[in-house]
Amino acid sequence: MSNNSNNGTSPVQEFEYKAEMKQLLDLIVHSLYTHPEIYLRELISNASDALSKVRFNALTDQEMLDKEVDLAIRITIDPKEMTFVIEDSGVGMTEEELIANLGTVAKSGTLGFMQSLKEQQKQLDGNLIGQFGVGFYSVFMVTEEVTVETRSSHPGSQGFRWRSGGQGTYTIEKIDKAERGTKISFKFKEESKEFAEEYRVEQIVKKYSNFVDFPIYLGEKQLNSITALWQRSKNELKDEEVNEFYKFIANDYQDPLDYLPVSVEGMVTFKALLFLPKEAPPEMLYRQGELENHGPQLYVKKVLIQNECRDLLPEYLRFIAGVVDTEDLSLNVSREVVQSSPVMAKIRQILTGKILGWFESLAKEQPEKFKTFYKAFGPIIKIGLNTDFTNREKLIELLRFESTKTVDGEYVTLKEYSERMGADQKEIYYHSGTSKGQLLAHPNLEYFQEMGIEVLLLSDPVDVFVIPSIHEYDKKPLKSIEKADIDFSKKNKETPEPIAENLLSPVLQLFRETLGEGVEDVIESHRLVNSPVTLVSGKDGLDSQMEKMMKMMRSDMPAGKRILEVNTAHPIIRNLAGLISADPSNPLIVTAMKQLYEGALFLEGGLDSTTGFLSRMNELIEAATLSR
Ligand SMILES: Nc1ncnc2c1ncn2[C@@H]1O[C@H](COP(=O)(O)OP(=O)(O)OP(=O)(O)O)[C@@H](O)[C@H]1O
Repeated sequence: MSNNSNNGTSPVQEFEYKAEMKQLLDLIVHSLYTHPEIYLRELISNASDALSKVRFNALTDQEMLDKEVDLAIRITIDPKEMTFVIEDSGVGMTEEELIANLGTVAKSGTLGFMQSLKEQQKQLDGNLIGQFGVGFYSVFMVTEEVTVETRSSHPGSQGFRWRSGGQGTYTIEKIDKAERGTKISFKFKEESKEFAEEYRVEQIVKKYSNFVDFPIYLGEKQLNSITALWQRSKNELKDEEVNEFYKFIANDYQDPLDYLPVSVEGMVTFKALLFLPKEAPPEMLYRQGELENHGPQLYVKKVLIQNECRDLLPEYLRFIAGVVDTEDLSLNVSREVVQSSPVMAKIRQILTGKILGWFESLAKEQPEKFKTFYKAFGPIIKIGLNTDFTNREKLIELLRFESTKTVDGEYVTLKEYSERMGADQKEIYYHSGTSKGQLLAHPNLEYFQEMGIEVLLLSDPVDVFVIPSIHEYDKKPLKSIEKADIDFSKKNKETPEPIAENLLSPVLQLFRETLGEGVEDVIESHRLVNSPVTLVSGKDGLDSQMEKMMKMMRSDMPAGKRILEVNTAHPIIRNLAGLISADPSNPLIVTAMKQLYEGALFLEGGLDSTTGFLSRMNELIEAATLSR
């Protein structure tokens, strides 16, 4: 930091950007952006945020500077001089705020993320930029030096001028500024001079900022149309306009999948316009707690009170974007009051009902849309089954499953399953694993396939936590086909003659001795058709997929013991019985038994090391290829 003199009146202080900031600026200016025009969107968005804050603070702050000043954004351009000025009457910044906001990167991890984008040679287009909290710096795409003059709305505040060429340093000096707010000015680079043309500014504002809540003037002309779309009735809404509005508020580049206007009068009065995005942002699915920070915007009598209001929707619905505007809260509510207000609780309850009804009617009337929605957000709404007990029944009806009877891309509901299952089937069966393909190959399915009994195939990782908790549907218990206590007594066709008891029991006994503590028991199977052995869980044991998921969360969790079931009609088992009666000490027997067990483990992804498995396999191949 060094001090220069400024005509002898007030010192100009020079500051260095933090190292991280320098790299970031370099990335922004030199490689990442494809649409320099978005600098204008970012500046307008900052001005609009600053105005929203002022409007909000004005509700309680009697001392605020320039209370009567119009809330507006004013742009001035000079095409000949290639200059640009944008001015707002927002909250402005104190000196500390200037340093904190325009000298550092707000969000941690931003730089790393941007660098990785660069390494992947991805371009940071306008759709991504808003998410990084670096919007202001996009201005360095179109200019070489920026001047920010600002004065905070706090009473007794002082004006400051911030200036930077985006090259590692910036300066700050005190100035006289008559009114609160911020004025940003610069001269365009030669290659960006188009942005000093009136038609271009107008075009960009219409494209990105049409729904900004404050008037945007270019000279005398207002460029945007401020309309509270959510105040209109359904038949006054045009899809095109609504879609544009969605993109604006949700920062999405795609149209929404669907939207729902809501108007409620009675115990509480509110209007809402809600949107289903087409896709779930990946972080929403995989980062725990991400949903917590989302929510629609809360307005009170058309004044924005909170941007991502968490209290309007239960967590499992917070992927829904939109606006809720009520008259039943006072304008000067604090965040704490919003949170605990009975009005909010009522709004949340009504909205949740409306939204679930919306999903239900999508499912009935627009099944393709519903499918897209379910694919994107199914894993999220399932969380509701364990958290929203009031709406559990409705959520259960929304569930969709792949099954042994659905073709790829089609799904079955519990209702359909229950209606089409045979009269003598008493239980609803499911099988959980990592993919439909892997599930279909599992020996535990053999009996069900042979008997034509439908089995739900659960491959969404969330399923093991929520589906078993349903317990029953339409009085029919839901049951994992891995359980040992399933009735397999019905058979379709003549089963091969089982091996005699005196031959079978030594086989089972030797299996038990060989596998020892590794299994809970070894028993004769009634479910297998083509495979020699399979693993199942005891009556009270965990489903294997469930166990795997729990282990991922708690590595010290002891592995539950499984039961090995043996298909006594299978040639391998018969051969083993023969070998045992000829010579029980033949080493091939133990090798084969271990191999069968580990093969079954392998199939369900439970084999931790393949070393023994492979060396045994070679041993067996060697024995099989021995010339006789
Ligand atoms: N016109 C303005 N009036 C008051 N404060 C401003 C103004 N412009 C920027 N700021 C302050 O500077 C900060 C940094 O702005 P920047 O655009 O870089 O990021 P952001 O607005 O926080 O995030 P994003 O770009 O994602 O909206 C803002 O958060 C705000 O506090």
